[in-house]
Amino acid sequence: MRPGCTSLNSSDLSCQEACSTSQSLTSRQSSIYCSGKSLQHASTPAQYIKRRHLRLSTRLEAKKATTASGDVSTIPRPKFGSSAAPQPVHQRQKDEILIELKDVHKAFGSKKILNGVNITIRRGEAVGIIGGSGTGKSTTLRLMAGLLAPDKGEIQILGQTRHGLLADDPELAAQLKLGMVFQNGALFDSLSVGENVGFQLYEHTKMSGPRIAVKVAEALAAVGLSGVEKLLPSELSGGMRKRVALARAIVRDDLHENDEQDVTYDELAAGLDLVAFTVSRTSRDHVRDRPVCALNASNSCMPAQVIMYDEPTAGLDPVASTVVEDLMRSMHDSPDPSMNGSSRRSGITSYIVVTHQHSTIRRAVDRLIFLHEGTVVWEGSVEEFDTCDVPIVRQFASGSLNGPIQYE
Ligand SMILES: Nc1ncnc2c1ncn2[C@@H]1O[C@H](COP(=O)(O)OP(=O)(O)OP(=O)(O)O)[C@@H](O)[C@H]1O
Repeated sequence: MRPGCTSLNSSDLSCQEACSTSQSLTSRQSSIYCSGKSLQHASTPAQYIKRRHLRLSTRLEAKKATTASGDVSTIPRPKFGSSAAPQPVHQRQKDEILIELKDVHKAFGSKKILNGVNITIRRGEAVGIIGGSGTGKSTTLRLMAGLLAPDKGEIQILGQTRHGLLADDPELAAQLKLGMVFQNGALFDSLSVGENVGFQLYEHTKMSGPRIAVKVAEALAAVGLSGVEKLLPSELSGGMRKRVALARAIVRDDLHENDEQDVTYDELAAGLDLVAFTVSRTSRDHVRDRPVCALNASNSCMPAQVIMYDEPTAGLDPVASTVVEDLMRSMHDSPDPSMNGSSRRSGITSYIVVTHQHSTIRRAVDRLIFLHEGTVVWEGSVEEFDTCDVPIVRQFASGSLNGPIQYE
């Protein structure tokens, strides 16, 4: 998967309209443009990102200055109303289908990549997508995320058909938050590690600068990278960049723990690897009326969230891989009986990971989907992966040169 863009969607209607006028853009470019107001003024993605970086740096400086003096009133801060009464709990079915691909086909030019893929992602699942190189795993992830549209077939989100890109369907986007961790971390090169990790807190919360610094330090410590706040991404190894990306995800999660769900993420954010959008006030109110809502511990109605990881442990040493795999697990919600059927507070209900790493398959995944030559050729649990006698699975598991997977 390509690095860079991250904004899967925006619930901002003006943004949607502007996006729909960007006909000449690729889907990836469109989604970059969808992530902020600058889209009307930038004629290329590069220009947009450059301006975005400039704007971000200015805002970060302003935030630091104002929080130092105790004045945060100048920071633009979209906010939901806080007076909404808790909504009734709708018990989610354990086997609720969050995402479904039905007979999905995708080609790039004359090159057919997917030839009728059927995949179902249910609430609570940790799903791995495996298969040979170039077989369409990242493409499948991008289709599920709504960064690509299928040529043929259907993609359903919470039982409703998504037409085109996710950015074209704000109502659906409001009901299922999707995040994506790209292969290379996609950090802002012009921002320090600390600013990258704290980006969302600087941009979307009322936290003071010193408080954010503490949160950033905690997140970096959790991924084994204490003390690197002042470094630039270019000064990090590939593995460190991945861990910084994970640290940023943890900081984001921390927003919920601090009961700051009144924050919107609609401008989140070109260049970020973990893409999360929450909903505008309107669409959030809309979501509240629907049975897809659950009650979390703070009595707020939160849509389900699915995170998609594209090879999160590629290139990492075994210990760093374990750190990342355990982080993925620990950020994943599991149903908590003491919370009336709802889940723990991170809000991440399911995740999907494209991986070649056996350690990741065993440590971070429950169910595997095997793609080969554009279709799903096998599905099963990790235990079945180890014991089944399907030739392609055995070849993949053993790394043998003999079998259905052939490289010329
Ligand atoms: N935007 C694109 N334009 C043209 N071809 C593309 C595009 N994206 C992917 N491809 C092609 O589609 C095929 C599948 O790519 P994809 O990244 O989905 O494979 P993959 O299974 O994730 O591979 P790997 O395991 O090597 O990362 C490749 O041949 C790739 O070159």
